[in-house]
Amino acid sequence: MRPSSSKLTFHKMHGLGNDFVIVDARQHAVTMTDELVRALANRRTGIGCDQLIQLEPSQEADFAMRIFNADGSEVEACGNAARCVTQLVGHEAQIATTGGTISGTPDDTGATLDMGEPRFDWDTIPLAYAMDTTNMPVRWEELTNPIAVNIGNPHVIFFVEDTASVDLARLGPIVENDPLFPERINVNVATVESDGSITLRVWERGTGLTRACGTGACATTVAAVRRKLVSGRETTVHLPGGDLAISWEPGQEVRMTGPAAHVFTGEIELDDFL
Ligand SMILES: N[C@@H](CCC[C@H](N)C(=O)O)C(=O)O
Repeated sequence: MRPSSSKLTFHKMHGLGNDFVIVDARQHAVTMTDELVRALANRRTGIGCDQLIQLEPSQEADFAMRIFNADGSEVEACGNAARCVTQLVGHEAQIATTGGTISGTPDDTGATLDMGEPRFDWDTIPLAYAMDTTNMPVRWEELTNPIAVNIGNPHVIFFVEDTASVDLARLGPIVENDPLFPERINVNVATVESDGSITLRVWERGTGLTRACGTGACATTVAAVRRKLVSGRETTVHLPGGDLAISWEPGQEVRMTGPAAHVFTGEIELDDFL
């Protein structure tokens, strides 16, 4: 199926270097296909991005945000993109995603989001079979004993001595595609520092290594609270692209504050990409 118009206006934005092509289809319908997403996301021949984001009308929220990874897969949540679209619309907004509704409040440099409550049951991650998701009895080489959290989308978190020493480009895709994870998974390696902050690197499902992952920072903070490694009241998460402030206490929504930057607005001729 082809998009209904041959010209496509888009916004290029990023949150801590996790970059997006954002298509505002609230007024004019656009049919996005996995083939078109892959073409637009391609950094050599397309516009280039980690995720393509499409805004659409919604019955139950101010608008809906659809999220496509660079490999064309449609997924449920994206924290950095939710900050970007909150900045783009410029007002408080309820954003419907297939992973739940996110509340966004813009500020001078980015946005604060209420990301909803995390889920921990094995079938809500989802895993292929039942196990304790707080101390998973599994390993992939030196990556052992992870914890799984679903914060709209699925994450597995490994607490390690030194995130820089993990060959995440090699191990990330092995874990992501393990049959234990029927919907694949985002792979986080994290270290809790002596001051209570968290250093984090993420291999994103359907995209690969990114400069930052907002849902990864939320899921990792939740995991650290559940393991009693941090209090979670206000945790700074250091990602390769910069810092996010995350807070969570059991029974509450996860809150994230961080920057969002508009790079440019552009227009393409879709026939050039199909
Ligand atoms: N970059 C995002 C997450 C994007 C989706 C993820 N790759 C998935 O497949 O769930 C973020 O900032 O949260």
